[in-house]
Amino acid sequence: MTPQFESDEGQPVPAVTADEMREVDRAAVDEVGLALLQMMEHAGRNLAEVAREAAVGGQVVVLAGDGGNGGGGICAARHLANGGADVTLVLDRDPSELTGAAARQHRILGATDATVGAAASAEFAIRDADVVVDALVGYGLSGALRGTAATLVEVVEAAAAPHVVSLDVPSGIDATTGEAPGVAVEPDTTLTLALPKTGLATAEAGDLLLADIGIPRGVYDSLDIDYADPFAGARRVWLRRL
Ligand SMILES: NC(=O)C1=CN([C@@H]2O[C@H](COP(=O)(O)OP(=O)(O)OC[C@H]3O[C@@H](n4cnc5c(N)ncnc54)[C@H](O)[C@@H]3O)[C@@H](O)[C@H]2O)[C@H](O)CC1
Ligand SMILES: [K+]
Repeated sequence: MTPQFESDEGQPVPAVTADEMREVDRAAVDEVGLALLQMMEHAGRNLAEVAREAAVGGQVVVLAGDGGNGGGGICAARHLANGGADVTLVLDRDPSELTGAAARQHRILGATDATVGAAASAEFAIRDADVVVDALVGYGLSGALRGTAATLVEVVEAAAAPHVVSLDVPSGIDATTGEAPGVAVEPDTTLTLALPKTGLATAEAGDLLLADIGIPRGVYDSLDIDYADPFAGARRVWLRRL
């Protein structure tokens, strides 16, 4: 595997396709015993910190889908609310349609002061936001963005003001190829998880941050991924495209 990125300390960081990242996630869970919610908590905490730094006390709108990407976004909304931030969650579907980890994150969020807004009336919240967190779809994208997720992305792209932070890959971008089969978010920053995705080398993904989600090196070793920890004890590092 050819490294396509390096950390700001100059350390090469290999990129993975969506299928390779799915394999990393599978091995982390099935072979090593990490729980999805553990990894998601690190993703959400990192994402909340990045959003909070960019918002400097202003309003944050979190857009979330129902997969692993959305679950990370909902988790970030909780950490933002816990820290006293003005945060609104907008789901791309009715909360009753959430399942698995995203449903669990949504249930926990109910114990915070976060506002939960309807997608149909999200336009004003998005226009007024200082920061929009894009956690609609990650490496699970299949074909052109459709439905409410596509509509929300169009609203974000039409809103000039907010700083946009995408989780893992900009929603609408194919994580492997970097191509957008339809509408896609063009974020200021992409916070990608564990390893950068190959598509981030060419996509309009803004500045790239890599977040540590606690995957031990044995997972990468078992998949023959040439991995050297780039974090050196930090939770996030900036990445440069090579
Ligand atoms: N180790 C890690 O990197 C971890 C990553 N996590 C995050 O999980 C996502 C991948 O999760 P997955 O559930 O497999 O897929 P997504 O959330 O990306 O997408 C599924 C979601 O999206 C909808 N969808 C798919 N295509 C379309 C489309 N064309 N139009 C509209 N909607 C679409 C689909 O219906 C599902 O609802 C990864 O990117 C990380 O962010 C984990 O949180 C932790 C471990
Ligand atoms: K995303």
